[in-house]
Amino acid sequence: MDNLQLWQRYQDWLYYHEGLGLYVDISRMGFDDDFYNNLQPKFVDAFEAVAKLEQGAIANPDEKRMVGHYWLRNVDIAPNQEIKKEINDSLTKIKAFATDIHSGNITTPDGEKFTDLLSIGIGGSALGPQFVSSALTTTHPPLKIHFIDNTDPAGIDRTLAQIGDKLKTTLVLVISKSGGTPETRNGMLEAKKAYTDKGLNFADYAVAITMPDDSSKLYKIVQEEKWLECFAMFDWVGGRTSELSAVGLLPAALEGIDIQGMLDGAKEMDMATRIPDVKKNPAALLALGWYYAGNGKGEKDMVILPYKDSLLLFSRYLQQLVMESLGKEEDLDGNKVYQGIAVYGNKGSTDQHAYVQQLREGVANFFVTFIEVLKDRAGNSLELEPNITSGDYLSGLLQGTRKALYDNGRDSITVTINEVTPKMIGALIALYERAVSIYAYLININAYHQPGVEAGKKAAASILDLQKRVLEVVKSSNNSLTIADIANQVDPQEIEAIYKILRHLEANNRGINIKGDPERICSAGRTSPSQLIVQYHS
Ligand SMILES: O=P(O)(O)OC[C@H]1O[C@H](O)[C@H](O)[C@@H](O)[C@@H]1O
Repeated sequence: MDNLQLWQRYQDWLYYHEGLGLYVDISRMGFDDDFYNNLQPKFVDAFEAVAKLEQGAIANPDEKRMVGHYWLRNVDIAPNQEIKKEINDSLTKIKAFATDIHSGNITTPDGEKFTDLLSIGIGGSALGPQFVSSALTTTHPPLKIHFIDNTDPAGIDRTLAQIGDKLKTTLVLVISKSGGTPETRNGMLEAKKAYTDKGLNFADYAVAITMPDDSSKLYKIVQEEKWLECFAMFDWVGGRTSELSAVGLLPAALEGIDIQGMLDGAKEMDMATRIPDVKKNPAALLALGWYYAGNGKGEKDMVILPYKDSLLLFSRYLQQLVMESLGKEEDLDGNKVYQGIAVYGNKGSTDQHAYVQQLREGVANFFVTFIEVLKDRAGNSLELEPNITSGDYLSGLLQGTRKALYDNGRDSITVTINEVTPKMIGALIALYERAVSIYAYLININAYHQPGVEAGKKAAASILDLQKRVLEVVKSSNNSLTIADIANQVDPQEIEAIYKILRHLEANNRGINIKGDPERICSAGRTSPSQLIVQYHS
């Protein structure tokens, strides 16, 4: 197509939402009218399924759960009075708590105002708060947020070191829907020790967000230790769609972010993405583009390129939302389908100086989504050369990359917003939540469970169990043992895992010494690694 034909295609397919000032352009995805028409029946079914989901159908059949994140921003569509009340009460409580913390109505036991916030959580209990914080926090927020989102001891130390002397004025949020995620528990216990070491009573600083029932171990701890406060997470909100529940709203409110703005933006987007007409529905347009790009089988990766530093974490946030929702072995009828769409990305134009070379010329296994922000900055910009500012460069680089990719047969979508505001962040989150929902129905999979995640968790738990047994054997033996001896006593089939456990313990002063030449383990023909000698010292 020449430039004028492309301009026509652009106009034919451009979606614009007036209230939000948001554009979705799928004109640079190479589908034709036949493709679009052939997909219509699938869209009709998908719109119907999405409508039922919103009305409270069991949209997650495996876990027999309703899927209600849309109700969070429009309580009027919640399926019953009890849920409506839960949502309203939660929002009122969040706003009041944030106001009390900011005003000093709630203080540390010493009467000081809280200055910092330590958020402990992982997956859906971290990615949304991290994305929103990096997108919207001002330079001087009322509380400065820090994150522990892993069980990496060095990472925990680094976060606690950054907080330093301010620990005594740091509020802690422990976020876990299930209340049983080991990484989050570990972060909590490490943080608790840091408080205790400074003579501070952790419970006076600790706030939880979890399901308020017996299924949550965290909830039990909160009650036993009498934590400062506990906010409810609902059974019908999944982790990766929880940003607009207490999980995302509480940290954002504490950081001084306009959470009502986020909710309003999401509500407005939900209205737009409820329209059962692909061309009038921005989420359906995204789903159409994804389906075309990957043949409905995820054959192409989604590269998310926001041309705005504050949106850097959007791709990481979408990675969980898209991949945990769509990456499924079976479809809803039990057929093996191995679905998914891989998501990665960072930001433009930075990535142009890294991997865009491959996008332009290398393996064509992706499509790009450009996120464009029209407004460059709050004030006016310096002209770096006649009539040209830094923002003009950024904008020109986006257009240039879009064109260079198109010229070489690489497809792209462009989502354009006017400014990064709470309302637009809420709208973007809602846009992608719905696009995932619609696309999942197009390909007939359950977007709301994550059975695959369990396998790794179970395997990790059995390694920790193995470690306990290995240490029992090593500690109770008076003699040096070879790795083979230990494996024979614990589980001969697990000799490789046992070797790795011992090597890790040795590196961390845990009383283990391994004698022998570690190089031998990878050099065929030399002494077997199973003959390495293990000694224990207390
Ligand atoms: O909030 P939590 O219950 O601690 O869950 C945190 C995360 O862990 C799990 O592994 C799930 O796969 C994620 O969907 C979830 O967001």
